[in-house]
Amino acid sequence: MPTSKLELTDVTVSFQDGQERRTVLDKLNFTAEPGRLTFIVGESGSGKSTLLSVAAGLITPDSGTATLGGVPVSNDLRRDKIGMIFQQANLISALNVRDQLLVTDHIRGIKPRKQRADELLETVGLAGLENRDMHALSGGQRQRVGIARALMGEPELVLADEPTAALDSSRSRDIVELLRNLVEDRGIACGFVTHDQSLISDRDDVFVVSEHQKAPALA
Ligand SMILES: Nc1ncnc2c1ncn2[C@@H]1O[C@H](COP(=O)(O)OP(=O)(O)OP(=O)(O)O)[C@@H](O)[C@H]1O
Repeated sequence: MPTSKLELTDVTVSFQDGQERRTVLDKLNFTAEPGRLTFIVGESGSGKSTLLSVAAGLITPDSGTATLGGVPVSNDLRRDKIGMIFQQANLISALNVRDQLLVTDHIRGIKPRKQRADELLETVGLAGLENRDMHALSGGQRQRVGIARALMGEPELVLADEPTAALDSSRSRDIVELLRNLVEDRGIACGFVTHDQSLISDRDDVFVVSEHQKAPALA
């Protein structure tokens, strides 16, 4: 079972804003422990999605480091060890439910693992819907496909960017509980951006991104 911790250390990210450079993350320190949901909250524009992008290796910070189990995040690490879940499940409309999962095996250059795909679909409550077209699924069912797809590569880290934003509150809670149980059972670290603090339980960790965060020593 994986037990890798995600650690962002002294991460600074700035973007060009007209003539100026604007600092979005300022010496940010962040940890997501294996086997727990770590909710990332904060005002709109505070840098939550930027934090996730650094954790995924999609943005290289101006300074500071992002590591998973002590290994710097990179494109290879993302492909092999990180699963991503998005607000709109980012599924391919031409593919049926099972093929949404198998396409990730193609991307990894390995033989499609139909049995693993079907087991994961059963785990997320979609047994019997393997051959269904995407347009015939509800929003909650699509997010379950997104979760199953994120688990295809046996990730050590799952990064979720507001995956329940388009769902009603009861479906949102169901999806979060599903993900919580999966990360606990499998020892996966999980960073989960949300605006909805009612999703957070006492089994979870919470990290607040504020506009002026600093390294603890400087705070
Ligand atoms: N590629 C980019 N180029 C320039 N500015 C950017 C870029 N990405 C993000 N920003 C700016 O960085 C700030 C933080 O954006 P980010 O999307 O991380 O915030 P957020 O907390 O996720 O916001 P929201 O809750 O509204 O989704 C915003 O002011 C945004 O405009």
